[in-house]
Amino acid sequence: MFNIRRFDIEAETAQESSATTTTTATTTPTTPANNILAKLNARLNKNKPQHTPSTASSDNNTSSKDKDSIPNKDTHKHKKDRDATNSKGTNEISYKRSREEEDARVAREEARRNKEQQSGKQRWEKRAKELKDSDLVPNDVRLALKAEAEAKAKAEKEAKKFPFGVPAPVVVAAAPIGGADDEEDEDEDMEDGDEDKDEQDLDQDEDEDQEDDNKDRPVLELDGVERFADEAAADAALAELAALVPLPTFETKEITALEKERAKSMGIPDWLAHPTLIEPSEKSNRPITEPMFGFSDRLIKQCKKAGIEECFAVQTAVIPVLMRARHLGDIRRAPGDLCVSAPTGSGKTLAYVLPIVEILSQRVVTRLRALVVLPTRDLCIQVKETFDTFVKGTDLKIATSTGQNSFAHEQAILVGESHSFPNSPRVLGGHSRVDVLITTPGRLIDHIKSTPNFTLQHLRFLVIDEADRLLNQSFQDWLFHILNAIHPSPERKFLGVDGSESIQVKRDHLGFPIHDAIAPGFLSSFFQLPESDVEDPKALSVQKLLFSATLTRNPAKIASLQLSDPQYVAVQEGGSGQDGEDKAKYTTPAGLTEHMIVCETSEKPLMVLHLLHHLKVRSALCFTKSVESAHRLYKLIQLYEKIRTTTLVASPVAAVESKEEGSGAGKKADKTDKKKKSADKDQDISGSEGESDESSSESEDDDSSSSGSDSDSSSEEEDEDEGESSDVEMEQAVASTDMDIDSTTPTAPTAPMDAIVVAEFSSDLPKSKRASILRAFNNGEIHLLICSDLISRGMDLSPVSTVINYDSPVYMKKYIHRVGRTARAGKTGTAYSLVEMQEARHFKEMITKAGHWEKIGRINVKPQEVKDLVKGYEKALGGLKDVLVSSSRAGKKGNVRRSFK
Ligand SMILES: Nc1ncnc2c1ncn2[C@@H]1O[C@H](COP(=O)(O)OP(=O)(O)OP(=O)(O)O)[C@@H](O)[C@H]1O
Repeated sequence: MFNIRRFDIEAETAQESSATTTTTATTTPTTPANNILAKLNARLNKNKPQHTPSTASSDNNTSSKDKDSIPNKDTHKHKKDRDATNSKGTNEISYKRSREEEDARVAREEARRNKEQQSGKQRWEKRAKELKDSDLVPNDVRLALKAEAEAKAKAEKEAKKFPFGVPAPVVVAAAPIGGADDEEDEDEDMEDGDEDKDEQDLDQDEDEDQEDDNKDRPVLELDGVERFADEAAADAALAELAALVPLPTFETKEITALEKERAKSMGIPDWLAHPTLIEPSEKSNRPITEPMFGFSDRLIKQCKKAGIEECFAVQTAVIPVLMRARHLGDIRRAPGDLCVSAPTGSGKTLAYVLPIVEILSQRVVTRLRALVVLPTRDLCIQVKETFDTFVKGTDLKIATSTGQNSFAHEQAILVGESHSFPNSPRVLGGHSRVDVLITTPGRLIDHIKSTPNFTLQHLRFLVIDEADRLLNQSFQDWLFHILNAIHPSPERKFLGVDGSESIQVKRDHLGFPIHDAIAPGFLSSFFQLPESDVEDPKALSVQKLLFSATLTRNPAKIASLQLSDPQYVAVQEGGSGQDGEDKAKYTTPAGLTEHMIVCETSEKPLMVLHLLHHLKVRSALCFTKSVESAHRLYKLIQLYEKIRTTTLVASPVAAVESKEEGSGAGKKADKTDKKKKSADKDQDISGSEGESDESSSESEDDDSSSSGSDSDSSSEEEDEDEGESSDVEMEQAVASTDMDIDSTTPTAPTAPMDAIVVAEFSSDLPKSKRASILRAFNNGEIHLLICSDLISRGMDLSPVSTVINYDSPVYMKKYIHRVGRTARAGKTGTAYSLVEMQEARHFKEMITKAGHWEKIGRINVKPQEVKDLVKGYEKALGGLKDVLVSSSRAGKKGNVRRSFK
């Protein structure tokens, strides 16, 4: 309706315009409609966007207004002649003139726009559009742009609705248009004409006021264009904002009503129920050189050297957020904490290592500014190696504290010898010889409690990797102690001038306490600070970063971390599982192929042999449910391989048969075994060198938790967490001694060409041995590594192509972490789960509950497929008992192998 009206109005406006713009005294029609239209026209001119980016354009506008105002004056001046000029011919002339006038106005407008194009405003708009079109707009900028676009769209809509800027077109519609000929109309016309003039005068006054104001505004010449200085400054500020490196934006998970209800009933906080989601695909990768990462040339160089060209999805999401707050401390507001859940092998370690290295590399004085807490010492060593790669070229110092070395040795590394004696006077700001400490919780607590001058007050980053794993541990109240140590003590120990402090403090020669830069947040613990209106003026600068592939959503556990302004980032495939949650929790790597083999318990070793000999599985990790189980399987496979290879016959069947025939074969095997033992012994001794300083050792075993495997399949996450609680190394003081050498050494040195090289790995191994086995596996010297769950989490063993769940895990989390040792960093890999008949139902339920069932293929191994392996296997089984007894004796002698659970 308005469109039709608009058309009429336009035509009439043209007429009126022609009537009012002509300078001849003969052509102005004076109908009531024309008067109304004249009024509208005036308003239109008033409501036209009057952007005046430069004096020049402002002049243009002014002159345009002047011109527009002349006809109106004329209209008034020649008002008496209007009746006479209401002829068709005259109207045509005035219409033509009006068009010319309009064309001139459009040309002026065009010229003004061209000038504007040169201006900073135009550049900002262009940049804003570019940003808007890219998906790299920070949320605040995006919101601003959105608001701006909405306002613009609304204005345009309004303009369409009311083309003359009149908010009530009804007035126009209601007005009689043309042909009014009675006296009353004439009077109205006269009155309208007066009103019209008044309004024109008012507009003119406003314009003049504006011009007066503008006179006082300083003008600058920028890029050859004159601009008001304040406008130029505003545009420059906008341009600066646009130049800020934008953060990537990601989808935020839309929470369904069901999920909301569920989260609420479970007490899950909003931020945890509402993660920022990132697709775990290559699309989310970004080149490391992108400005949003803010990496220095040095770091980029190190990354490239390490073969890292792009940041993976989790890194793309996390690094810019961390790099945004590049300060080292002494800030008023701590940066928000971050919880990150991303699949195994997706690159979580670099997501914190790279920004920590980059940010800390600005530091001048060495202080302990980053603490990385991990559940096992093998993981600590692995993460240290990663830090070491990227700190090259800086003087940052990285250390581990895992109990690998003596406590005194670690103290000396952390605070220096002079600060580590029990009676060393305290330096209030503490002392540190390292910038980054990577540690297990038990050992950390020991240092917090017993190392003088060890302090966490300068901490900038607290990383809790494998967070859900660690949060299951209440050992020594480790979290409580850490949180206490990063906050100023509630019992203030003010240092009075009279030295009445309760702690022994290092003092200078004048008797003043040496504080060596107490962290701002801790000052109030030691000194009576002046009263301040500002509450807590110096906030702590520590940022807590939690990482896991299966991050807990247990509200109590999350609450125990005392997170501040937290954000939850989740790398996961889109959507939720049937129950709205579990699928999101358990995303497996895209390149992972999963199978299950249902078999009898007694057939499981045979299935392993089938995978090795028929499916040619190599570079495999085989997880068992306990240290004992790992050891037994290791011995069995080793024996099988010995029987097979000592016959020097390639085929396993032929090997077994020929061994059965030849009575001397067993002796021959024994001889070979002895030779191998001697070679293994040499290897072990050399591997142990340099470790004589050990005073403590891990005591906690690696798995064993799942022994209660008949637990309820509907167990909640909490149960699941509890069920996995024992592979965190807590560094209790337990003596480490020699080992059963034979049982820990891969068969590589004496194995014939086609032998399967098998080794075992568990917490029963001495530390040096663990490292050498991992090295050998990484070098491809071990084909099958039979292990406990000690390395089921976090360990990044690059060559793992296959994971075998020899004992299928009872909990989904454990399954996810185990199978996640393969298909890492975008590679492919295969997982086989050997599921006993009686476990099949539970296994299926567990996998189905996690929305994962359709991903698992079922393999039926027929008896004839393993027929060629049976005889050798039975033979090996026959000899196993003796081997286990002798290895157990050797273990007892060495006082290391624990009694099996
Ligand atoms: N941007 C990258 N480019 C190439 N390789 C990468 C990149 N980021 C990480 N990697 C490699 O991917 C592998 C897995 O990374 P990482 O160990 O950090 O995974 P994760 O997510 O911590 O896994 P898990 O949950 O098992 O601990 C490592 O070998 C690492 O070097």
